[in-house]
Amino acid sequence: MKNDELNELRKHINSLDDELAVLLSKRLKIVVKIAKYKYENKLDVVNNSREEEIIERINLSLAKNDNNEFAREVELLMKYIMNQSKAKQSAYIQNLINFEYKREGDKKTTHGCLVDKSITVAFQGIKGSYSHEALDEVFGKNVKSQNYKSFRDVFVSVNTKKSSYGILPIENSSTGNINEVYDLLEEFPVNIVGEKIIRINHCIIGLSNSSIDNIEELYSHPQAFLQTSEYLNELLGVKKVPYFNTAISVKKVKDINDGKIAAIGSRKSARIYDLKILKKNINNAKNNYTKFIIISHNKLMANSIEGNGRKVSLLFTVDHKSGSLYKVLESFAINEFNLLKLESRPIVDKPWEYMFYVDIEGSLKDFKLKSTIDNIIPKCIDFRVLGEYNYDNNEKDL
Ligand SMILES: O=C(O)C(=O)C[C@]1(C(=O)O)C=C[C@@H](O)C=C1
Repeated sequence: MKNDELNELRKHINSLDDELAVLLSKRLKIVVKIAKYKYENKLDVVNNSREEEIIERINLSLAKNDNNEFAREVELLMKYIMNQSKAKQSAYIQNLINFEYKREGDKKTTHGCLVDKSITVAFQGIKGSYSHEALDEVFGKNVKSQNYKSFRDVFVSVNTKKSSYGILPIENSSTGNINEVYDLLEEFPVNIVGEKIIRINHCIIGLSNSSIDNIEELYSHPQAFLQTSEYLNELLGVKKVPYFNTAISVKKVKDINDGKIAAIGSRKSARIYDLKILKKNINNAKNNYTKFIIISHNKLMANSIEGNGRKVSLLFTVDHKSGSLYKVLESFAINEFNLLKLESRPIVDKPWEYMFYVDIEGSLKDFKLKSTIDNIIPKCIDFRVLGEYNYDNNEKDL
């Protein structure tokens, strides 16, 4: 092809693009008018049957004119155009909502009775554990706390309404997820109502007459051994004894009362059991944090727990075929939602199939997020909102 010919073709494309740009702008102008109507009549932004009708109509029209060589491409472009329409409509409606909120004045959520002696909060472990530390930070001293042996027992206590809240570790910044808690979230119909991040400073804790050089046995939770492995590698000849959790390990040292035995735990647990810190801050990572979730059987409890911003946690499964996860994530991308986390967990009894946990920054009061989710639900086999709550961040600590 000669250069002249190429220039000619490009000129033609330019003039078609000019027409398209004008037509697309005209189309969007109508889309905004429809958004106003939808807002006033409380209709959803997404109208799947109308979208199907549009695609079918265009395919028919192309076929009628014997022009379906590019039917597939045109269909994809139409879908993209409609996605942009929906994003525009959501943004437009969100603006109207924000404007109304401003006019009504700052609407404050009614706080639940977070510090009340009648409230019981369930946690795993014993006093002095990191879960108990997180509980103290969120609820203070004015609630009843109830300890349980296992994470499952905490879920059962909340699900049977024995406890109003439960607090559980879900992720550590250096060793990753606590998978058991993810799986229990799927099993029990409870809500996530808040989160708390706790800085983990592991210490070696022993009797007051002991020293780090005398230690022969070290008790702790396997996670704590993992998080301090670099320091422990230097403690040659010290036997590691995996135990229920860090605080129970510290209590064990107190009970055994032998200067050769120590535990890895928090400063707070050393204080509670009146023991000595033989070596402090032995984490591999300087910034070592654990994120705890707070669960409840009551969604409204989510208004009582403070945080730095709003987030929504979702759990879903999709068809086991090409593109099905992509289609869900695409909706978040098109509508410019920030994915804070994406996790997969195996589905029991379906080898190599997974369910997905997603955390999205935003609130379901945001029309755009609500309609994005409404749009996603039909693309999933199962779909559950695990909770909407204030998220914590550890920026203040860094
Ligand atoms: O017809 C509507 O309800 C529209 O809002 C327009 C439109 C489109 O772009 O054509 C946009 C979103 C709907 O899901 C369906 C169609």
